[in-house]
Formats: sequence, C-alpha cells, structure tokens
Amino acid sequence: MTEPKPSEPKEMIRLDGVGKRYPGQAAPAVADLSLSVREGEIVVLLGPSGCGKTTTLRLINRLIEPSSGRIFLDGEDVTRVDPDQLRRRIGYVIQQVGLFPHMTIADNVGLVPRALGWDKKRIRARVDELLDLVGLEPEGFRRRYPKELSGGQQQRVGVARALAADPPAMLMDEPFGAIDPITRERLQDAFLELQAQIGKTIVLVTHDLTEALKLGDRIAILGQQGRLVQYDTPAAILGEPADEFVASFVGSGAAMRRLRLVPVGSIDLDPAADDAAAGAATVRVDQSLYEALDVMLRAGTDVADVTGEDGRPAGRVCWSRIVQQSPHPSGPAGPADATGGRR
Ligand SMILES: Nc1ncnc2c1ncn2[C@@H]1O[C@H](COP(=O)(O)OP(=O)(O)OP(=O)(O)O)[C@@H](O)[C@H]1O
Repeated sequence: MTEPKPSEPKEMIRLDGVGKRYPGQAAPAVADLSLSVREGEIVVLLGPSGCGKTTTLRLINRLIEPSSGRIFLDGEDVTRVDPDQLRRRIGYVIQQVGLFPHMTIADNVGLVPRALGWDKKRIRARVDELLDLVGLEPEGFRRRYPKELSGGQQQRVGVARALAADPPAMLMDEPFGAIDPITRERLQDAFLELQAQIGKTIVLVTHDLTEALKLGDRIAILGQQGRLVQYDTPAAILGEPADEFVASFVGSGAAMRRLRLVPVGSIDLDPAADDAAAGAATVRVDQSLYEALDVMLRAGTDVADVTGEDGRPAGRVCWSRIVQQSPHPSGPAGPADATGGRR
C-alpha cells in the first residue's frame, strides 16, 4: 500500500467486503459492504428502514460479529481483536442514551476510565473537563442522577461518556432521534461546535435527510442489505443523485435544499453598487444562497449587496443570477465506490 500524501487525511475506519447474516435469517442484513471513513470526518449512514444501518454501525465496534469481510481501525485489522479492547477505542452513543439510573452523572461519564484503571483524581478531572465540553456545568451536574436531567441533557452526558477515554472514533446511532425538534436543532448545532474542537472520526446513523445534510461531511446512502448506492458530499447527493432510488429518497425539495449548501461567494457576483449603503438587503459571502434569497424576500427586493467576511463590499447578487448559476440537480451519475469517489 502506498503512503497517503500529507494533504490527504488518513483513513480511520475501513469496512472491506463486510457481511452479516443473522442466525435463522434467509437473507443477509448486510450483504457485502465496503466503506472507507477518513480521519476527522462525519460520515452519515442514511437509508430506508431495515436496510442495515444499525447493523453496519455495530459491525464497526463488533457489538455484532461479521459473518464475512474485514474491519480496519486506524490501519489495523481489528476483525479478530478482543471486542472489549476495541470498544475502548471507539465511543458509542445511542438514541436511548443508556445511562445507568442508579449511578451519578460523574460515575456514568467515568465508566470507561474506571474500567481502564485510572486513579480517582484523574477520573474526576476528566469528568469535569468533559461535562464542560458538552455544555453542562460540572458543579451543578456531577452529583445528579440521570432521571433528574432533561432528555437533551442526558444526551449530552451520553456524548461525554463516549468521549471519556478520548477514542479516535465515535459511532452514533440516531443520537438526536428521541428529542423534540427545537432541542434537536440546538443539540445538532452544539454537536457541530464540539466536533470543530475535537475532530473525531464519526459514523452516525439517521433516518432524517435534513439531519444528514446538516451533519455529514459525506453521506453513505444504503439500499437493502446494506448496498452502498451513493457515497458523496451532501451537495453532490442532492445535485447528482446516483440513481432513481437516491433521487426519490432526497425528494422533490432537492434544489431548494442544495441552496443551503452553496455559499454566495461561490457564484459570480455583479460589481458592488456605488450606493451600497442604500441596498435594503445585505448578505455576507459565506452565507448560503438560501439565506440570500430569504433576505431578498424579506426585504421585498430582487437584489442584495454582498459583503466580505471583513464587512467590506464584495459585490451584488440578484435573484436571476442565483437561479442561473446555482448548480441544477442533474440525472443519475453512476454508482459509488467505497471511498466516496465515482467509478
Ligand atoms: N438480531 C437480529 N436478528 C435477526 N434479524 C435482525 C436482527 N437485527 C436486525 N435484523 C434484521 O436485519 C435487517 C437490518 O436491520 P437494521 O436494524 O440494521 O436496519 P436499519 O437500517 O438500522 O433499520 P431502522 O432504520 O428501521 O432502524 C432488518 O431486516 C432486520 O429485521
């Protein structure tokens, strides 16, 4: 194998022809899946119910043993290593959170460090650090029990616990699934802020397209029996669905959704108006085309002044230019390969 170039992030997780047939089942839950996840990225597994998302996730940390194929973590074949050892290197967060009700928050978060034999002082410092990291004030939360916390707070504790031993990778199964829509959005935002700090390699399962588009650096769309139908960035999934299955999965709102992913600065701007201050609508280059249209609609105009991130005038953008230049979703583009490239 050739050494990766320094500019390319290294591969952290690789599934190599992995399959799982549950005992007594005629058809495999996952037939033959190859998938590569780079260090520091969030990969979302998305697909219809029963396509094998949870099975795939649990194959990675061997909560489920594969029937065939091999699994690599950070370049090492972990298909046969001791699963307990493996799980300490991979944090795991589930929808039901699964905190132990009779243990305090501190004891729940400190579970893995205790199992690793850390001394009390180090565990306590780590627990406080993690509670801070996920936005729970240690003094107020450390001694409480799970039932004394809201669902969203429990979810944060679940994330803190998964991060306790600083694993390079984290698996998340519908982590925001059981939470009301408003808290869910807040938790997603907090999660992205956290990830910007910690840069873990994350594989996340969701049913929710909006969540997948928001959180995923790349999205793996799975069909029945874990068939990898498309593996690509959110913009490419929306703009170039690999086949009719993906096109119907992303639905009729794909063009509008895609506007959220394209920054104003990525299309050709008109020159700034001399009377820039007179413009009723203003957007920054790093805001999305969706936000630009929203600003124009609210101001009742079809043109907006664009400023750079430094606040200086950068040009103007008008409605018709957005329509002309925003990439049009095209037809099916051919099958995906395991690295997220096209064959
Ligand atoms: N323990 C098990 N024994 C037998 N079959 C199972 C078991 N767990 C899952 N399956 C089957 O394997 C297939 C894949 O299940 P899995 O839970 O991985 O799908 P999923 O994509 O996560 O589904 P959902 O989105 O509904 O949670 C399904 O057909 C399911 O019925």
